[in-house]
Amino acid sequence: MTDIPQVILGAHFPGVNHTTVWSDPASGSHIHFDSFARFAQAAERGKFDFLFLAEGLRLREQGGHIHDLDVVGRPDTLPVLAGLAAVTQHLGLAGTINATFNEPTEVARQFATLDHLSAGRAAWNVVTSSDAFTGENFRRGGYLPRDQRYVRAEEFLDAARAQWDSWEAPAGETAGTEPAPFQVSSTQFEISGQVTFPRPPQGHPVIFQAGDSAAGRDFAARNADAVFTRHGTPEAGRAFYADLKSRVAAAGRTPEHVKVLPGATFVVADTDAEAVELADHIRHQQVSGQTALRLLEQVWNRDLSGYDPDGPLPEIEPETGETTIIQGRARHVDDPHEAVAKLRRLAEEHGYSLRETAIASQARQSFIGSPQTVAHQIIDAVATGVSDGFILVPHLTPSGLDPFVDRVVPLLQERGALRTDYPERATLRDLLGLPTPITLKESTA
Ligand SMILES: Cc1cc2nc3c(=O)[nH]c(=O)nc-3n(C[C@H](O)[C@H](O)[C@H](O)COP(=O)(O)O)c2cc1C
Repeated sequence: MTDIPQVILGAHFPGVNHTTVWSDPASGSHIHFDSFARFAQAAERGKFDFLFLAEGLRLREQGGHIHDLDVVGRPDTLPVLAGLAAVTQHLGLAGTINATFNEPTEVARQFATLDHLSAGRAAWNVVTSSDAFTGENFRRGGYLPRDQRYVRAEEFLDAARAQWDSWEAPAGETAGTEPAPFQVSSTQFEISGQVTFPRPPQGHPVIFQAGDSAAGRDFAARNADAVFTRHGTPEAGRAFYADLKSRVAAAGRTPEHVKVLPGATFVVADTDAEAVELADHIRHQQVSGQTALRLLEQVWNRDLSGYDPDGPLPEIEPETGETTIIQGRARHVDDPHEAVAKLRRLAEEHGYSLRETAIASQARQSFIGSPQTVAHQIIDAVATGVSDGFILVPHLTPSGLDPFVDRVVPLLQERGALRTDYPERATLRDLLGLPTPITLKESTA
């Protein structure tokens, strides 16, 4: 490799999930602020670009019970990020907030505030989650069919932008500092008024998108600065990367201005062999026999509790139609028959049990090895068009980033793939190499 690319690094504070190894004594709270602060400070010590919070608005239920791995819960994203703004100085602060259940005026105000509080470090991951079960927690219930979610999301974002852009700049100045009215008229929103906050330091917070459908990708191509994605192999990553960047070009934007950032796990040890062994142990901690059954129930859409996790995959066919087995955030399975056939091929090829198949099917890129191997794998992935960087998801909170920060980051820095210090007064847009939106209205007064 001759050209060493710059690697973008995000730190994903684990959400409701089966990533965290709860049984490890080092596994700490996902609620107490100390956990968030410690995690964020580790990311900043490692010169990461940003911290990332996912969002779950209702704990998943399966067979009428809350998922045993989710019971720790999830506090609200924006107050957590506001707290983190006070205990970090450079790190970007990215929060997932959905456009289906919220209202643009509130969200625009909250992100503008976060951007001001943090001197230009805010990012908003615009998601569209619309399942009716989650919606029951909200005023309007689980409204919005799948095909209308991105229509609302785009109009929502347009309404937020109209508010961020609404204050006017005095003649000759570049910052909107004079209150001025705004008006939004779209199929979902009829809003007019005047906002109480000046233009955010970044113009607009960095916009993330996460959602893999064609509609989701096109929404990202038109609107996002970065895409949070998920893939299992470098080949799948490259295919996504090429597809997304071509959609960005087709939308008339510059492909380099939309960063593709897959989630990735990592396991670092002294040698490659030790890391492989440790990774195997961690995977078995993450996916117990019970968890394996839960995961496969989501694909089969059937109660599989009578099956032996150490036995073969169920021979019955999946139940098609409405997903009834799991309620709350779940991976959408487009074609259950194809998904089951794929799992059967995987099991057959490797002689896997049900549990081992569930473990192997968890689609997420993993970097496993010595610090040298992991640093090389990451640089190689970015150099060969898998992504522009990664959002790392450790299996322990809050200490899980430490092995990466202490052992891999210095090697990335040595090879010129990662900054050794933050530039003075850099916004998150500056760190990511993104342009600041220029939509200034000049004062007519
Ligand atoms: C990598 C990734 C991360 C996501 N994170 C969240 C999240 O934290 N909260 C949420 O409500 N939805 C999340 N989503 C779900 C998306 O917002 C979206 O609702 C879902 O993927 C369906 O959209 P689609 O039809 O475009 O795939 C995530 C999706 C992906 C691919």
